[in-house]
Amino acid sequence: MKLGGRMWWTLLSGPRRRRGGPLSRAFGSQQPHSHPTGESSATELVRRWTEIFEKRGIPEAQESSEYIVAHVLGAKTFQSLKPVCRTKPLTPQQLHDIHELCSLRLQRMPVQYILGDWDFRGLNLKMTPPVFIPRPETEELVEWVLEEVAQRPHVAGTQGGPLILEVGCGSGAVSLSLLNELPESQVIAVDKEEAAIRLTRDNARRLRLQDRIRVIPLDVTSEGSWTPLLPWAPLDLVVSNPPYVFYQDMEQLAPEILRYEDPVALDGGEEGMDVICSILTLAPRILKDCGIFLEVDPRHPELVGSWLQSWPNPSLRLVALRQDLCGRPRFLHVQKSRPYV
Ligand SMILES: C[S@@+](CC[C@H](N)C(=O)[O-])C[C@H]1O[C@@H](n2cnc3c(N)ncnc32)[C@H](O)[C@@H]1O
Repeated sequence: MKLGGRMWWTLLSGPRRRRGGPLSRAFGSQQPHSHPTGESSATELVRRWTEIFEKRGIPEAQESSEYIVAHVLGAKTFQSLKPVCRTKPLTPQQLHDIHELCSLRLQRMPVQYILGDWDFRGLNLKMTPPVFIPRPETEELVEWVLEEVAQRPHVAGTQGGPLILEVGCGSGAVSLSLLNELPESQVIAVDKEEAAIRLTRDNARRLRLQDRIRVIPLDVTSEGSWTPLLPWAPLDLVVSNPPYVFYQDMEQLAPEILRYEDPVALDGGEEGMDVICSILTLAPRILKDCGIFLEVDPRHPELVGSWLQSWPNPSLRLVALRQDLCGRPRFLHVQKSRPYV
């Protein structure tokens, strides 16, 4: 499935059917590069690699081959290539590059890592394994935060815009989109993984948003970890797409995820709540009234509701729930009922 010309590849799409065999079979005799003539066109290469991907059970076979061929030809999408570029013979170098990249796809490397960049809410972000690849549904989480900020003109930090904390910034997709779409805002982005910290900083510099973001290495589940954030309090809101996969569901994830993405970005513990609970426990100390926006598993609204009810500190309420494009309850707004003191 595609959305806006980009691959529609969600975390919760579940296990994918796996055909084909072990990786060693990925380099079979029927590969397009065995054509040494250099006479193959882009269209022909897409057709042949699509066929190979389909035979080997590679998900999104056509999209994968189109993105790779387009990338080697210097375009973002196959559809954006001029007709003449699609039909003229490719050079031996282009054929070689396509073969190399398609071979990575046969090993189930996600297209986003193969290309090295990906778009999120119109921002082009560098992607490097094993940092979590932003998913399309997370664009909806950002949208919700933007709507909320628009409805609360009083939400403003010292610079005139909201001061936002993102927990688990990964590539920086959420933080940088918010900075981009809220020109007065400032963001503190934290992540426990050094690779994520580096990539968020790198993406911030590439997008010239580095002056409004502080990227801090921090494990929100460790004792006293929020102390470095206290000088920033009070913050206007907290946003997070935390690791929320139930531990027992981890092995069901697609090979693309299991082989290439950092399990720390996905594994939320027994009920997927480990990082969620840390956020809910600690955020009230540094938050004003606007609240916490979370992306979660469809089972979490109920679990979070019960957790909040059983929690001795009644200052947080689950005030709203939103569904993703597939109609699953996936986004939570938890609000502070008492003002920051
Ligand atoms: C699902 S990814 C989300 C990344 C990014 N926000 C996005 O939506 O694309 C979760 C992120 O949380 C980070 N993370 C996991 N456990 C953490 C913890 N205890 N403290 C801080 N960050 C954590 C992971 O390293 C990962 O980058």
